[in-house]
Amino acid sequence: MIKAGIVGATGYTGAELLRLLVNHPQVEVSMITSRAEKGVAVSNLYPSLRGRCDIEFCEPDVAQLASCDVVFFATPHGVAQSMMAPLIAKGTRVVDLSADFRIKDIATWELWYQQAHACPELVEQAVYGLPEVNREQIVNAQLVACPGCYPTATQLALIPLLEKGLVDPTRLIANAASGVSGAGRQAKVDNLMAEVTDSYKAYGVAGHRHLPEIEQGLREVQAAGAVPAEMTFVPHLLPMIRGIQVTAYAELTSSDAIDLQALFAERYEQESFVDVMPAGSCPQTRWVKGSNQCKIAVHQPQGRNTVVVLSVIDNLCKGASGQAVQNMNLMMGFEETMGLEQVALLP
Ligand SMILES: NC(=O)C1=CN([C@@H]2O[C@H](COP(=O)(O)OP(=O)(O)OC[C@H]3O[C@@H](n4cnc5c(N)ncnc54)[C@H](OP(=O)(O)O)[C@@H]3O)[C@@H](O)[C@H]2O)C=CC1
Ligand SMILES: CC(=O)N[C@@H](CCC(=O)OP(=O)(O)O)C(=O)O
Repeated sequence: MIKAGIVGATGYTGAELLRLLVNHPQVEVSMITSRAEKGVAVSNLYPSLRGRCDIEFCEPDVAQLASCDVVFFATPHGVAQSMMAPLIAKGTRVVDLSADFRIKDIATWELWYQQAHACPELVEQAVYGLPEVNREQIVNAQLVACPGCYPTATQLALIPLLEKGLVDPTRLIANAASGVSGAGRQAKVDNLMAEVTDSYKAYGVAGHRHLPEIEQGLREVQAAGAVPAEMTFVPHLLPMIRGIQVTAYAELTSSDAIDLQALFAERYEQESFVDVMPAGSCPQTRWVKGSNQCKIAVHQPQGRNTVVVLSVIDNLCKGASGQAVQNMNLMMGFEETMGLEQVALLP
């Protein structure tokens, strides 16, 4: 058994980590932090965990966290980078769910996150935690930067096309929609039931901080010398709690017939958490709710040049905490699927 610590365990992704880790046969959650709920038992805040995790929230203390085998940061941007150096120096494995170590170019990170990076020296060694692309590096990593929720669903939708150079990399579009848990547990007027229910809106059209992350990830799978991927990314807010649906559009560069279904099926054949659906499918967020699955369907409407890829995930699971556990499994030498075999809720 390994000992795990969670910094920010009262938030939505922290609580989802607890839900997953109490069922993990090789992990004991030994430390969970919350400044606001210090001294409160987990079961008082989350009664569903009563009898499964009976520890109390404590203050985040780096020296104590360093005694864990693995530490998860489920905290807002800027927190992990302020605590990272001593943990890495002690040899602790870290899985960061925030964006602190995702973007390799420090100036780009500072531009989109509007703050100075507190730990630029560790950005290079952080491995971007998308196992479907970086599995081998994750196995040997001490610090893994988990992808954002939108970037996970969007990259998985487009990677097979960009790896093979089949589409115009400058004409990529992703329409993405998320449930409100994507915005975290902190109270905000925009996320009130009366503001969100029975309505649908775009936001961040002029620029969302996931754009540079998606473009960085797509560029990394392109062949050397390819024109760098550029995307128009428009997120939307859906009146539901969990789930992300991405509809991605790309223009084929050749009019030669390509078996896109076979391309996607082969690319993800060995992947436990990416399910390429039968031709003609329109995957729904409820098909993945509570599971670590990404379900993908590829379409070529009217046989024309525009490819439409549909991709759904649970933002809190494959989009955050499930993917974090998947990364931890790889880092610790466990089966990649351990503790992550839940099927989605029905209905
Ligand atoms: N929600 C989602 O779908 C996804 C979220 N993410 C990322 O995961 C991270 C966590 O998100 P989410 O769970 O939604 O966030 P929440 O706002 O729901 O929770 C944040 C947690 O961090 C703690 N925290 C806040 N500030 C600090 C601080 N300065 N020092 C230590 N702890 C702090 C809070 O507890 P307290 O204040 O009591 O200490 C709380 O437990 C974010 O970076 C987010 O961008 C990534 C993918 C998807
Ligand atoms: C619905 C909603 O508000 N979603 C969040 C993104 C989710 C997230 O937390 O991603 P990061 O870890 O990259 O910040 C947003 O658009 O800001």
